[in-house]
Amino acid sequence: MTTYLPGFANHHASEAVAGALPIGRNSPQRTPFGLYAEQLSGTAFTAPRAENRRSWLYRLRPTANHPPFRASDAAPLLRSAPFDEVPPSPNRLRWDPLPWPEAPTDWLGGLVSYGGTGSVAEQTGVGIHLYAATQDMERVFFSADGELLIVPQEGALAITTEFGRIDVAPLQIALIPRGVRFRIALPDGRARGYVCENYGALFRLPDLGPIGANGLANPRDFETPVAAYEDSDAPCEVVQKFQGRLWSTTLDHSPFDVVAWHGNLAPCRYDLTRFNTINTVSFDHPDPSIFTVLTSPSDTPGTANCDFVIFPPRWMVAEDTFRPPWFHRNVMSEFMGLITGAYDAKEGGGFAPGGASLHNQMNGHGPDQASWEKATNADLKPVKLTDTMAFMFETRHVVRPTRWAVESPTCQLDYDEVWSGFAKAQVP
Ligand SMILES: O=C(O)Cc1cc(O)ccc1O
Ligand SMILES: [Fe+2]
Repeated sequence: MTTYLPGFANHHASEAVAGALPIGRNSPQRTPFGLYAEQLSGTAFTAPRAENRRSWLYRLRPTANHPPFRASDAAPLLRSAPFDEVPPSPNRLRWDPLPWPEAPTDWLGGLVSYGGTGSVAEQTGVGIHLYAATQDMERVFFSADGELLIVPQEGALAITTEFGRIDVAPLQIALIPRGVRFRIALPDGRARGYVCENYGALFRLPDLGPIGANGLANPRDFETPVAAYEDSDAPCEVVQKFQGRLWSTTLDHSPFDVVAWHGNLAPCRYDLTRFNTINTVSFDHPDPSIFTVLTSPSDTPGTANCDFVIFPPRWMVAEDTFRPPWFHRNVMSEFMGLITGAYDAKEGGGFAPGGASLHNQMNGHGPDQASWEKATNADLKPVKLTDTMAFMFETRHVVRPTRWAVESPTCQLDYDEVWSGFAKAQVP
């Protein structure tokens, strides 16, 4: 069982062997046990202190000790920005759950890109991927292009990282910084979920404004693993994603050889059921930004490169209010997934756990007909919305789908129909 250190982006210090961490300096002339000191930077050296993220790792061998990387096809359906395989579509898109692969497939090989935004070269935007995996990873992976927000939908993930071991299951998330190497095993034999590969500014907790000092995702509920290492001289394949392409090399040792580390850049996990959900106690359905777990800002204040937003179980008490999401057209673009249960804007079905939808910039969407009928006629007593967890990656940039996403048989060609049958309003 792993021990975790509490807090979001805290300055932690952890050693798997007593005395492995240098005291009072980062890079002494001789480190304890002859470990190799290495700085891992997640922000520029000169980023303002409040933004600055880096850690110091003390390892059995320097990371630099590796043969050349060669082009790899480790994940045939993984794509990267710029997403220009097909024209970006104004159409509302929705997908059935990602099918399980027929051949044994590990987490990396099971990644399927649905779309994304921005440019890895410019360090803006996101890649949006789903995974369906049936086999433990033997190889090790890292993305040099962005941090990875992993949202399990079915099946637990046991994630070995350079910083220690993270266990997550559906209703939890994992956040793995850019460049951090990891390997995923599947304790349940198979696993499916969603990934936001964030090329932009690191995810952080949103400001709370008038909400005050507490609420939404509370910092202490983010958990970072303590140092743990493998002392293995067996060959180990490492695959990296670099400027959109995969590259592979084989080390003569395990890359999980970090005996101690300290700093504020490290992988972490978060339990979505700990989200302190805040909502109206009077009237009207608030904007979904009230449900933001993490935000990656862009250069324009309040206009995110990507917000990670959840729709958790909650009491619905609003008076004289259409309670589900309203009809809307948004300057931001919305990619949604469903972890469990049903979503209150899609009573008519079709948005299943493991499925996804995309509502791009300025294109109308909202409750389907069944949700609209139900909510318009509901007796507005307090109702607890239970057994549900949807989420959204909301971004200032239009999400450009991949060819796979628009050509896959999972893409629902009749999605528009969910909004086609509304009776015309009668003005006297
Ligand atoms: O489109 C959606 O279902 C996501 C969404 C939810 C909500 O409560 C308000 C706006 C919004 O875009
Ligand atoms: Fe929306």
